[in-house]
Amino acid sequence: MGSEGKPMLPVLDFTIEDLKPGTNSWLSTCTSVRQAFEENGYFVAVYDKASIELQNGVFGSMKELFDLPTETKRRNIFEGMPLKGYVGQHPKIPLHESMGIDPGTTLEGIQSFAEKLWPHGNDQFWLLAHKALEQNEPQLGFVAHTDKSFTTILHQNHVNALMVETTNGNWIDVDFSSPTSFVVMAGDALMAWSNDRIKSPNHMVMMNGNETRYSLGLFAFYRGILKVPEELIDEEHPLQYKPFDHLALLNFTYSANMKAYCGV
Ligand SMILES: O=C(O)CCC(=O)C(=O)O
Ligand SMILES: [Fe+2]
Repeated sequence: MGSEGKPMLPVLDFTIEDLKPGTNSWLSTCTSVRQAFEENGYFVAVYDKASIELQNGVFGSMKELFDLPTETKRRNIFEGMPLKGYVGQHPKIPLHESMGIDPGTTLEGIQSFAEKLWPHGNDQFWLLAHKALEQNEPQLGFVAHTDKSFTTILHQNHVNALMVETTNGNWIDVDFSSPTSFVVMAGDALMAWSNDRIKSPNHMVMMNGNETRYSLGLFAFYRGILKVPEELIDEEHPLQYKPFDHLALLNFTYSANMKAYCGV
């Protein structure tokens, strides 16, 4: 792990210009994003438009949320939505707790979530949370896996713990402790849609230290059937996947991979 010195993390800077679709800078950024996905399956995005006040507010609310009694947190039940529900006290990953809000990008979705947890109101809470608890020795926070999303965007407080497996099989620590760093990662659906040109990276959370880590994840899912575009199929890249229902992938056995789900 990192024996040849500090491993290089692919970093893309989104702070330089206001990226308007169709402009030259937007087009060249699209190319960089595609290359980073094709080469690594993930990258660290540097983005400075989320103020420190906003971030302090979000992480403060996440502490408040996870400090609630377990019975209260369990009021956020799964109800068949892809990532909805509370997960915690799982014997295999005792440090892990997460709270899924679905839909998490609409005001109604977040309001209905907040009303369940704070029937008397809480106008501060607004986004999803994902947390690992304190410990003294390196300990698994979340098992190695690939995401079933199309893409995942992660943000965290100052506590690093995310590890990603590189294409040559080394595990590297991902430093995204800066308030302007976000991890963007390909999920299994992007891997299948891209006809294996992009690989969804294996990753896990390894806690080390005694500080609580709060992380936020935005998991993008497509409601409908995804199909490999014709232009991504050629002699070098014969078709690898049949059209597939993205949401139904979530009901497929968790350990199964994309090839088993919809491989040609
Ligand atoms: O907490 C993190 O940074 C990553 C969590 C994760 O991999 C997941 O929820 O799928
Ligand atoms: Fe993940």
